[in-house]
Amino acid sequence: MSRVPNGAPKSCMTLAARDVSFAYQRREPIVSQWSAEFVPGSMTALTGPSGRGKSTLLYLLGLMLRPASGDVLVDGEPSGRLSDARRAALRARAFGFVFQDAALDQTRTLIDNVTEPALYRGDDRIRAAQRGRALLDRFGVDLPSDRKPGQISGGQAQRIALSRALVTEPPILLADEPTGNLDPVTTEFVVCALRDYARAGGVVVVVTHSIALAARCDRELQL
Ligand SMILES: Nc1ncnc2c1ncn2[C@@H]1O[C@H](COP(=O)(O)OP(=O)(O)OP(=O)(O)O)[C@@H](O)[C@H]1O
Repeated sequence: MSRVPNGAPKSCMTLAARDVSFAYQRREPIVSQWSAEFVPGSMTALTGPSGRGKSTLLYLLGLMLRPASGDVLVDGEPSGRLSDARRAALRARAFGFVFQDAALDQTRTLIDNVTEPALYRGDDRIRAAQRGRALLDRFGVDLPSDRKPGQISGGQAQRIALSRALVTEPPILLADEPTGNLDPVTTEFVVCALRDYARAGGVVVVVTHSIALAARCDRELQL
């Protein structure tokens, strides 16, 4: 597995949280009046003890949850008043996600997992597959693309998850524990890929318990 460049965002966007608060159902607030700005070309680590709300915050930043108060601004535009459909469209256009433990769809082939965000966005199927294959190739995933996620290693799954997150060349890349449970070689590979993406103009936000990964980021925000 060699260190290789991994593309660049199609465009640059800023991301900001303004006084964001959130609670699940009627429980205690998990996030209270939290604000931060994320600029293109930067890689930020969100750190803190287990259960503090790091993943929740990532879902709020990625428009998968709606704040109870406050707002998330994507490229300066408040997202709070957008309809669900427009939020979904903005999410598909602006964000790539690497979920905790890769979270691949076990029922679909590897290439279908990778191309899914591009197809959801309405991209041409053949072009999406070409981009997906190029990413898998760049990330050294040398597997039959019709294989299913149940038949691969954790390190391969994480590189496939990264390919899926990058297939739309998103301006903003959000990653939840992208190096959890990986061997040192794959960890280094993933960290370099994330850093390269930030250097190429992406906003990269990473939730992590890894002190080593946080140290490789441009800044660390502790929750
Ligand atoms: N869907 C949910 N419904 C209700 N409570 C939830 C839900 N998801 C998470 N929580 C609770 O919200 C709190 C914050 O969870 P979250 O996963 O955001 O924390 P975290 O800092 O990412 O934790 P970890 O480092 O262990 O992954 C926890 O107490 C968790 O139990």
